[in-house]
Amino acid sequence: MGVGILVEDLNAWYGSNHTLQDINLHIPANHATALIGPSGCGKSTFVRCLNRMHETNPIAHATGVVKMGEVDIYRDASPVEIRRRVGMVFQRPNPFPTMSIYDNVVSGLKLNGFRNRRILDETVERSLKQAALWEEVKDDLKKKSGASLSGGQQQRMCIARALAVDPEVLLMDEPASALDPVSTSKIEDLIFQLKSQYTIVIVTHNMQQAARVAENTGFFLNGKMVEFDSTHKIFTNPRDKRTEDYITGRFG
Ligand SMILES: Nc1ncnc2c1ncn2[C@@H]1O[C@H](COP(=O)(O)OP(=O)(O)OP(=O)(O)O)[C@@H](O)[C@H]1O
Repeated sequence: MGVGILVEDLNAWYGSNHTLQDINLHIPANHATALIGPSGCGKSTFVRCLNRMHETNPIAHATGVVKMGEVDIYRDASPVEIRRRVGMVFQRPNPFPTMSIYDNVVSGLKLNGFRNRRILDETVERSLKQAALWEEVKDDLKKKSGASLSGGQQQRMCIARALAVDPEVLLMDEPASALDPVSTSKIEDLIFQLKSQYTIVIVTHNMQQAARVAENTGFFLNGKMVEFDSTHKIFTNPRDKRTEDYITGRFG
């Protein structure tokens, strides 16, 4: 099941560039939350702070509190533990090119030392079914490389790979922006189904997409979170003039 995420006074830097400033929000469990805002406003940096990827950049650091359920991810857990609990899907599908579809999906499990063939087989089937890819690839699992799939299939395989380690949170950074409309709609259907089991945070430039998949939406601007509310409220009656200007296309 998903867990709620509580963010308190989160600040992040790249060198002296103060990229995120005093972010506070509560992301509810088992919902999809969309993050919108103009390019460079800090959306990706924010999600990278939620799985401690931000700190892998030597010039980057962050301060503040991020709690996943009861766990303070910067104080109570190692980055490796956190990345097992928090799956991430990126803008461009990033399969391991030399691995089969099967090995791509279980790569995280194998890295964690799982070798039991029956469990690996079951995980591959479960994850690919969750990612709505099973029917398309079930006869080629070990024959085809992950990289030989279409872009949309690769992205669903990467979602299966993220789900295979049984995370509680799924971070998606513009997961459909490199895909055609049919693949995009498959990913949106998936988000809709997966949110009953996982807490989903999705960065998107596509406001219709945010409106379709997410119950709540946060609007970022210049490293600050200007407004966070139900998606309906953000898109129909935002409190802040800057949110209104953005969603009506007056800037960004
Ligand atoms: N690896 C990095 N090194 C230095 N600065 C970075 C790095 N990544 C991002 N930044 C800076 O941090 C700020 C926020 O970038 P970020 O990628 O988080 O924004 P974004 O809202 O996700 O943008 P986009 O919608 O274009 O993906 C920008 O000023 C960017 O130049």
